[in-house]
Amino acid sequence: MSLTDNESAAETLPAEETAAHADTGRAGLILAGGRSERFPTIDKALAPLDGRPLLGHVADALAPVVDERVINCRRDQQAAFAEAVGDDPRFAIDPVGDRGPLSGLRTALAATEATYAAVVPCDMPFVPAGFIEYLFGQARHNTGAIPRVDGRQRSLPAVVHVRAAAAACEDARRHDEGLAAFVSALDPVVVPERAVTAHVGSAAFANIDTHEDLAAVRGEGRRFEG
Ligand SMILES: Nc1nc2c(ncn2[C@@H]2O[C@H](COP(=O)(O)OP(=O)(O)OP(=O)(O)O)[C@@H](O)[C@H]2O)c(=O)[nH]1
Ligand SMILES: [Mg+2]
Repeated sequence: MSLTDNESAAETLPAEETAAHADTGRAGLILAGGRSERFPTIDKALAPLDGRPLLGHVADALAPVVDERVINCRRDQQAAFAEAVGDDPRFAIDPVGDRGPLSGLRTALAATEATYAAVVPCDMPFVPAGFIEYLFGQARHNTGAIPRVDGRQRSLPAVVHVRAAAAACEDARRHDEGLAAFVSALDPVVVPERAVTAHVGSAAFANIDTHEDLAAVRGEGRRFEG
């Protein structure tokens, strides 16, 4: 078959069959639809750390390394979150709230056209932009990348291929399972601990569940730049 024949054959095939999907950029998905039950009195996403709400720290870390940021939450959280972040993120609102983090992730994934997405929970304020960038690099040509920290593989933060992750969400949900099942269905690259610690200390992965957790990290600042 001549080159010309090839070209005309390609023209008649649907785009999906002729080429890999075009890269449509990077998203940053922030999971923030939980009830913060271990953090009484306020939504932990809004809890201040060094003068900025936790959610703001996560949004700031994502800003330099993604094309768009999407916050997943319930409708009743949206106005306060928009004000807290301040620079016009998009929202992916759970159609039904309180269905767990995997359900929130599914909502967030459906809200972006990006090829790859970083997924960070609102309560992980010290993950540096440089490390998220590194995870994007590790995820390239794979279904995603997650770090091994302190001897165990973490579900989050993650960088995921959006289409592969949406399919893995469906697999995990079909079996009524959570984030760990999602990760095993996705089968991402697990970045070895030695490679992770070459970029950041394990304190970068501190997550805030209680007022005590927050008190313990107050004043740490953003000293985990990677
Ligand atoms: N959309 C959505 N996100 C959730 C839900 N539950 C937890 N998350 C998010 O998943 C991440 C990890 O969850 P947790 O650390 O347990 O947060 P949480 O559920 O708000 O806190 P607790 O009530 O103390 O368990 C956080 O970013 C939460 O906002 C939910 O039912 N829906
Ligand atoms: Mg919870």
